[in-house]
Amino acid sequence: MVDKAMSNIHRTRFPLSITKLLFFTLMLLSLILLFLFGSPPSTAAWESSVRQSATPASSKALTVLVTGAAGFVGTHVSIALKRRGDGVVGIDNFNSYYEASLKRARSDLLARHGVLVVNGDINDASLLNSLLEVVKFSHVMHLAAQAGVRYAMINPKSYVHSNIAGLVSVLEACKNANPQPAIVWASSSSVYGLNSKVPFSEKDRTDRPASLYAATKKAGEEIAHSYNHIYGLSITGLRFFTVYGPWGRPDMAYFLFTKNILKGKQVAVFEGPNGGSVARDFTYIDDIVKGCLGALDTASKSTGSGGKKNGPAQLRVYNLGNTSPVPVSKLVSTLEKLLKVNAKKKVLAMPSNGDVILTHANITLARNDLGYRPTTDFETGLSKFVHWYTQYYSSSASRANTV
Ligand SMILES: O=C(O)[C@H]1O[C@H](OP(=O)(O)OP(=O)(O)OC[C@H]2O[C@@H](n3ccc(=O)[nH]c3=O)[C@H](O)[C@@H]2O)[C@H](O)[C@@H](O)[C@@H]1O
Repeated sequence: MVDKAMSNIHRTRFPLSITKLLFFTLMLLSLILLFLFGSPPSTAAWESSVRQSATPASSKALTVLVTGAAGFVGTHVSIALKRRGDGVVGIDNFNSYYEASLKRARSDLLARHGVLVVNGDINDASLLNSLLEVVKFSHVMHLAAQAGVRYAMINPKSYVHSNIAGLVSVLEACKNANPQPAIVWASSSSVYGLNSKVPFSEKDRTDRPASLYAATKKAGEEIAHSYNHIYGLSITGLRFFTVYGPWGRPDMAYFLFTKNILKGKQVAVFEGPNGGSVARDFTYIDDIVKGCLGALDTASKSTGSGGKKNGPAQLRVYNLGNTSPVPVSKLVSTLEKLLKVNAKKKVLAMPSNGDVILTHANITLARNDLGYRPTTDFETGLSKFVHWYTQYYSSSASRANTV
C-alpha cells in the first residue's frame, strides 16, 4: 500500500516538477530577452512620442530632425532649438567611440527639455523613412558623424560607415520625403588640409586632406553637391573649427588634458617642425550653436518632391570658427591656471597621423549671410568647460572612475 502510494506521489510529482522547470526556464528567458532588448514599444505609442517631441510652439517655428542628438554639438543645438519653440526630434546610435554614459547623460538632459532621442543608426533607411513619414520635418540638422582626426588610422571603416554611407542614407531619406526638408550638416575645418595660407576662406582649395576623417568630410561636401544638383535638396555645410565647451567630447585635447592634469598624468603637447607651435582656432559651443541656428533660419526650402527636382536649390558652405588661433601650449597653461594644478608636460613632435599645424577661420561669409558673430574668448570658454567638468565628474564617484 505504502509502495503504491509512494509511486503515485512520484508519478504526480514528476510531471509537476517538469512543468515547474519549464515555467521557470520560460520566465528566465523572457527576463533575459527583456533585459537585452527592452520591452518593444507599440508603433502607436512610438509615433505619438515622436510627434509630441516634434510639435513646435507656434506655426511659424521650425520642425527639426537632429541626427547625432546625443553628441556634443547635437545636444546643445537641440536644446537651443527647443528653448526657442521649435519642434525637435533626435536620433543617435549611442556608439562606444567614447564613454556611452556621457551620451546617456546628455540624452537624459534632452529628455528633461522635452526632446526625444530615438536610439538608431542613420544607416537604417526604414527608421529614417518612418521618422520622415510620421513628422513633416521642415529641416534636418545632420550632426551624426564619426569624429576625431587621429582615430581614423585605428578604425577607418567607421568613418566610411558614418560620414559617407550615413550621409548618403540621410540624403536619400530627405530626397524621398514629401515635403523635402532643408538640410544643414557638419563639415569640418579639416577639409583645408595641408593649406598654409591663413585665414582659411571658403574659396580656398580643399583637395589636400591630411587625414581620412578630413577626406570623408570633403567627400561629404561633394556628395551634398550631387544631391542638390539632382534632387533639388537645399543643403548647407558648416565647417566647424575645433569646437569645445561643457558636455564636450572626451577624445578631444582640452578634455583629455583636463582629465590627465587632474589625475597627475602626463600630457603630450605636440609641436611643429623646428619647435614651432601647433595651434587651433578653438570655437566655443554657444557660438557654434548660434551659427547652426543662423544656418537653419536662412536655409531656403528644397525644391524637389517625390524624389524629383523642380528647380535649382540652395547649396552653401560656411566656416564657423573663432578667428583667433590658440597654441596648444597656451591651452595647457590656461588649464593649469584654471585647475590650479601644474601639468606634467611632455613636448613631442606632432605625429604625422592626420594633424595639421594651424587652423584659422575667415568668417566673413558666415557673418554676412548667417549673422554669425562669435563672442566667447578662449579663457572664458575654457573656464566654463572646467566648471562643468568638475561638477559633472564630482557628482558621482562612480562616474569619476569611468573617465
Ligand atoms: O576643426 C575640426 O574640424 C576638428 O576639430 C577637432 O580636431 P582637432 O583640432 O585635431 O582637435 P583635438 O584632437 O582636440 O586637438 C587639438 C590640438 O591639440 C593637439 N594635441 C592633441 C592631442 C594630444 O595628445 N596632444 C596635442 O598636442 C592637436 O595636435 C591639435 O593641435 C575635432 O576632434 C574634429 O572632430 C573636428 O572636425
